Amino acid sequence: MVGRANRPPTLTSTPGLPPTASVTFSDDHSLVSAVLPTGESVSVLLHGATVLSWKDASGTEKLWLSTASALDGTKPVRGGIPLVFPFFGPPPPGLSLPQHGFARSARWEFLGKSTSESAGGVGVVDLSAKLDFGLSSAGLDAATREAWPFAFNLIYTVTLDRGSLTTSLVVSNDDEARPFDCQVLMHTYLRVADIAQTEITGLDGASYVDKVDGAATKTQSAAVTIAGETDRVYTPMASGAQVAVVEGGKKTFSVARDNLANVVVWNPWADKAKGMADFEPKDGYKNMLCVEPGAVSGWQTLEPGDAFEGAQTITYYS
Ligand SMILES: O=P(O)(O)OC[C@H]1O[C@@H](O)[C@H](O)[C@@H](O)[C@@H]1O
Repeated sequence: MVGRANRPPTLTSTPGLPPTASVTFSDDHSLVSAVLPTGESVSVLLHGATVLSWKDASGTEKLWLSTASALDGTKPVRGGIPLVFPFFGPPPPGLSLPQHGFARSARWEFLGKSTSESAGGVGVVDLSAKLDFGLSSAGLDAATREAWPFAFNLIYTVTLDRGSLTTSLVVSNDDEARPFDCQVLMHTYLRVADIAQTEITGLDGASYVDKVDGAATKTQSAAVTIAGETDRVYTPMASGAQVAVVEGGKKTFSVARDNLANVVVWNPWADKAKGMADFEPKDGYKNMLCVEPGAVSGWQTLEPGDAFEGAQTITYYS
């Protein structure tokens, strides 16, 4: 069973905002959404606990989502923020499970919502919305449980603040006797205006594995630009600058990581996009950039009773 996280009581009015200002939540048993009084919104599909949409106060979408993506759980979502667990990439030898594991296609449970307030500036109080989702071994289908027979519990929290989105995953080993190894990753598809004018800063000096060059290990110098199929697993230096997306010379996103040592940078480019049935429009690769915080270059070994927590906060600048 998944547990309910402790959370502050839901507030319906906040000093600094009109007495009627409150977060609007909706849940149709497939999609859970929250809208802040200031207009920012987030929507999460229970299939995969996939964040499908994140909009700013003016209604501008911050995430890329394929128009051909399956949203009924038959395939992982192509866009938004799919969650990768318990492994990244193809399954380890002997494991009969799909690429990137089962978390992004399993149906999660919506555990609850809450509202909290934070100081937004002198005399201003902002509201933020928190959505909690859970998935445990008991929630998997029989074939998946057989393929990965560990008692685990995942709690995924999506927090919408004015100007930022935080996604946080806690993995616990609820098995009484056996440890398990796992990897986690948040496969964020950021929406960009023009990939040719986009670069990623904050990775200068970081080593990376270049998956489109025979998994060669390289060192990044200067900003990352994308001019063809790109698939890299970066290990940013602990002392490095924060990872940011810069479009036309202007910072549009920053991506802060908590306890996630890697950043995968992926863009399929034209040919690979053509080969993916669920990737539409075919030239959509020009408007997306995956910047994926994760813990994937090694394995997290969780002993019975142990937990691992990792999070990302994406901030946008307009
Ligand atoms: O097609 P999928 O399974 O969603 O994966 C998309 C991409 O996800 C990235 O994270 C991987 O590094 C790529 O190798 C992979 O192609």
